[in-house]
Amino acid sequence: MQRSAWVVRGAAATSVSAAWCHSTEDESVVLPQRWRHSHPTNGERPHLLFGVPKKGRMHERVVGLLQGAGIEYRRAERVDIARCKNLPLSLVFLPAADIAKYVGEGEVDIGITGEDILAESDVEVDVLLKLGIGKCRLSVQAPVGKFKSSEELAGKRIATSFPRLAGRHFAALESGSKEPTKIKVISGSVEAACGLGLADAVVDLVETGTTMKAAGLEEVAVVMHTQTVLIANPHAVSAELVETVRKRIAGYLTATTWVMCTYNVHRENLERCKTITPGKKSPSISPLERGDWVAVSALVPKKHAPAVMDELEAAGATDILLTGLVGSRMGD
Ligand SMILES: Nc1ncnc2c1ncn2[C@@H]1O[C@H](COP(=O)(O)OP(=O)(O)OP(=O)(O)O)[C@@H](O)[C@H]1O
Ligand SMILES: O=P(O)(O)OC[C@H]1O[C@H](OP(=O)(O)OP(=O)(O)O)[C@H](O)[C@@H]1O
Repeated sequence: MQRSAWVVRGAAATSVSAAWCHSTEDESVVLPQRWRHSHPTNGERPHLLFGVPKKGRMHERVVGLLQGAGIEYRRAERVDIARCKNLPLSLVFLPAADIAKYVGEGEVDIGITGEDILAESDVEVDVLLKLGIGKCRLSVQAPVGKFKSSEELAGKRIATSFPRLAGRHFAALESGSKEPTKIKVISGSVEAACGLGLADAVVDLVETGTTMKAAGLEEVAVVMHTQTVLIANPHAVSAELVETVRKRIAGYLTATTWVMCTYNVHRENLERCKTITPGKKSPSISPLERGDWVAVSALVPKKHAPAVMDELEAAGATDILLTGLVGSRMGD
């Protein structure tokens, strides 16, 4: 795979492999160039490069996810690459906004980033898993009471960190007679642009809406909903290793978002209870040595578990138990 030199959002990102080769002698630091050019066919083991957000809101949650998935590493202070202790891979700590590009261009094999960033980067990658974190939406926001729709804003001045997505959104709304929409690229505090007179509206992320409201803005339209995803380059050095990582993370997500629910129920109430606990695929049912009674076990989403217990009880189930899952591989 050829290495390229390109500039990433203003940061000097010369050839990644070359830059890493000048990093410290610490034993936790892999020299990627050596690993990079190794390939299963030349007798060396493949070594995966895994891009993870180096700071910001994504970083902490992703570190927790990696720990839960049993991806162990030790990161030396101020070093942006750490070799995994128990898998042939190295974590590369990169700005969240650049990870899609690195994966798309094959500088790293897999990565964790937002769907918003992926869409903005316009790269070809495989989306392996939705991680259920970092959920928010990319929205058109304008000063309260000024504009009712994106159509009214087409042709006006828009500030955003997502020029490609914003440009596409408004281009689709520009009629022949209107001027093209003027997209101004801003890297942070985008919501201040209207107050400063730089823009008529902004396209920015909204989670709770607190920032938007504090800036005197309101949501005019949603460009896209987004969450954090695990992505891979279609030509990653080892499809098998990519699958190992995917399975580990999927297992951790299952273990943290689902609980096992078991209960006993008379056969006459079974159908109703099965609709309450359909499981991930289907519930397991085994006969009890007690007339027409059966024991049922099914996975239920953790956040719905208390309501499920109430409903099961009302439907005639007894001995209802919830069990947390420590680790799991459930054919996700
Ligand atoms: N409330 C939110 N605001 C912005 N991004 C969010 C929010 N919630 C989740 N995200 C996701 O996190 C991504 C940004 O990640 P993060 O904040 O870690 O990166 P960053 O912007 O480079 O960090 P920093 O906070 O240092 O600017 C977004 O692209 C989006 O996918
Ligand atoms: O709806 P909310 O919960 O208020 O979250 C949305 C805000 O969070 C992000 O900004 P961030 O904190 O990353 O700072 P930034 O403006 O420098 O990007 C985003 O750009 C919004 O401004």
